[in-house]
Amino acid sequence: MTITDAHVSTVKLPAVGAARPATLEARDISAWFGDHKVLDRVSLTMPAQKVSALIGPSGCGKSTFLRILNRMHELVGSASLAGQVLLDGDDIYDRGRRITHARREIGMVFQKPNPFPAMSIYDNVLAGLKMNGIKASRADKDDLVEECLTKGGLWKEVRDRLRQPGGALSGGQQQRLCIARSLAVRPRVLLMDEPCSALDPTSTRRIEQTIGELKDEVTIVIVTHNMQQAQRVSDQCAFFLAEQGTPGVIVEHGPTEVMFTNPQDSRTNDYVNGRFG
Ligand SMILES: Nc1ncnc2c1ncn2[C@@H]1O[C@H](COP(=O)(O)OP(=O)(O)OP(=O)(O)O)[C@@H](O)[C@H]1O
Repeated sequence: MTITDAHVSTVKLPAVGAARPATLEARDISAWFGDHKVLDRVSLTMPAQKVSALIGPSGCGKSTFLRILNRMHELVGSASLAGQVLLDGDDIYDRGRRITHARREIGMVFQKPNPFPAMSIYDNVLAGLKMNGIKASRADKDDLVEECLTKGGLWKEVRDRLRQPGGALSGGQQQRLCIARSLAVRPRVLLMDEPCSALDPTSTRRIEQTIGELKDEVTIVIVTHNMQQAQRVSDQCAFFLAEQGTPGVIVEHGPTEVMFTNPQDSRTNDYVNGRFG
């Protein structure tokens, strides 16, 4: 985001319950870094109020696909793409649409927790408001901080130390703080790129519980290498594969239970049963 983008508009904070989870639909997405094609005509519908897991071996394009879903791919100088990403039917890449709008409606949580370490827990939660030019009263901010930390599963642990720095929290708590921060702008979709890979098993289960609690209000798309996690948290799975230097494609997608118990493609079967990747 540029300074100009951040200050062109002043937006009011949407009321509690105002954000509706949206269906995200990727149509024929291809992606390149320079002349290296890494995705080839990938299409996937990620329904509202569901958790969609993107699985597949390293390097098959899952993170690239995820970053295309909220226009982060274009931050890389050599990156290009083709295709459409529809948020409840509206293409986020339409010329008239601002990049900041897409990123506000479609939030992202990264592999490594990235709170602002010196900023207080309270201000960390509200950081996205300032960046998006969203105005709120002090009372609304207090309510929002409590609401988002509660949804992130962190409120009870930090309610008495909201002025302490975000960097003083444990890794798992920092990741839940990042989830709370992304929720504060009331996104309609939340993208999560291996959100538990840097966390211990207890913190991982806590985040998984949070994902389950959130899905009624925000559509979730998660990249994970952990097959048990995909089974525990997702409603549908998409299996990505890039064979022998070819660009990544979706081999198969469907309800998680079917993908793990009765996949149609033998490569899916091999992957979910740990035979490669
Ligand atoms: N910034 C970049 N510049 C150039 N090539 C990139 C860049 N990011 C990713 N790639 C390439 O794009 C391809 C897909 O990478 P991507 O990270 O999307 O795969 P992935 O399935 O998410 O992998 P992993 O599971 O290891 O995170 C790889 O060949 C990778 O080397």
